[in-house]
Amino acid sequence: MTSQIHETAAERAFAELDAYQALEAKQQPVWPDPEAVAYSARELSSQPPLVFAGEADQLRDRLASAARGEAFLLQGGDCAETFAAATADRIRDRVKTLLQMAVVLTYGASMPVIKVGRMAGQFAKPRSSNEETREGVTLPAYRGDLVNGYDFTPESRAADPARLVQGYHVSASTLNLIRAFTQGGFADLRQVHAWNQGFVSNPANQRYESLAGEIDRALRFMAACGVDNTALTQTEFYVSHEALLLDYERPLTRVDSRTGDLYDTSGHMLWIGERTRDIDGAHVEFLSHVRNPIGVKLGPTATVDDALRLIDKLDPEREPGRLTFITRMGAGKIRDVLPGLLAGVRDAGATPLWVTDPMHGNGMTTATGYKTRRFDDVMDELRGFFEAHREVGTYPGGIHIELTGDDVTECLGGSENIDEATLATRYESVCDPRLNHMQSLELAFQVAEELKKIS
Ligand SMILES: O=C[C@H](O)[C@H](O)COP(=O)(O)O
Ligand SMILES: C=C(OP(=O)(O)O)C(=O)O
Ligand SMILES: [Mn+2]
Repeated sequence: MTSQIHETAAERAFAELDAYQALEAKQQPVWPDPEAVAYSARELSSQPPLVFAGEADQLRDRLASAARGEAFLLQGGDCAETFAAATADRIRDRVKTLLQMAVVLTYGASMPVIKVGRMAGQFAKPRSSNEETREGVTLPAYRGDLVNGYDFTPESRAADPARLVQGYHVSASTLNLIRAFTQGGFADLRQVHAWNQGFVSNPANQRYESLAGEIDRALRFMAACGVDNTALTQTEFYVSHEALLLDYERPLTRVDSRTGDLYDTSGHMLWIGERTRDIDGAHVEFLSHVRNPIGVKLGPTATVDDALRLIDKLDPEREPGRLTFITRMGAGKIRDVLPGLLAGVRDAGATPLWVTDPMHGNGMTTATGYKTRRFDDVMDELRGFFEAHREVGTYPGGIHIELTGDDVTECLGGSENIDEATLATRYESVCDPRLNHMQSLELAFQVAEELKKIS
């Protein structure tokens, strides 16, 4: 009898969720064989959740404190993860980079830093064009490893629904390693020096070393005073991705047995991209029905009205930590556009978490065809973000960055002074250019300076 009632409630919840199927879903692949998509969906539905509802709730609580100005969000990782790069070393180096950045920020701001990877599911990409042409040959654009392959051949570029299931398994093994690293002693703050090992020595590294030395001394001081440091042996680390591919997100959406609510168990936090945030579109409808913390990217054309309608749809209860706006305006526009948006939302009585993505508004393509960004533009947008919040009196609650722990040459500038000619030496991104390890640390030091001005 009880299970009968429960089943009905679950069915009702899924029926409400499935309202998205009648709406336009932008940026979806054209799958050649609908039967094969249905097969993958059944396969995904039968797999265990990747994350648990309680973890998503905990992240929502943490984000609520960031929205109140009591914590800071560090969200980062690849533009597009790939199955091939989901190796122990590459995952470890990205986690180490985020841990190092978090230490720099925590120490600078004297406040908790919430660590969220663009990891374990960041496999689907929206594209400006459905096709790519190279030397007269036109093929479908690469849409992320969850859809097709990066190699420029007809076979590789065909959308293959078996990739949905493969993506789940790669996410599971990535998340397993992240959990091992962050809970099994590797993220112990007493390892603060060890996280720097293995990276090429450079000025940002050296600056980090001296900060790590200060932290070490502080920890030894605390231990000598008899303070129990065991809380420092583990760290909370969450995973997030753009919830773009609804054929992946829907089968991983489950009923929380504690509450009967729906959670998208593919990641702790999911975000909606700039290209799919239409208020009447499928993505907004879908995510309005799951309880995870949700992000929405807002580009330079976003109006106060857009933001308020998104709040009403995605966060009608105005629950702290539920909604994060990730602004990506471009260095040249942020100072003009962001203050009005912040003020309009504040005046409507809403308090979302405001985060800056200083990457996506600053893209450019070199004459030789490399997608890149100038480190100086990224830093300029970051400063503009802090300025806008200072002007309006709202809280700049976090950063969202495309980065890698590898020593790649994808973004111009930084103190290594990567120039256009150097881009070719180690350009590995399959989508957007990422900050390398050193540029990521440099950025963290500069954000810490901005945060010091607030605290
Ligand atoms: O990551 C973001 C988008 O997928 C990317 O910026 C789109 O790039 P494109 O203009 O090369 O398609
Ligand atoms: C596609 C992305 O960003 P946006 O939606 O802001 O363009 C991204 O974060 O990789
Ligand atoms: Mn990107």
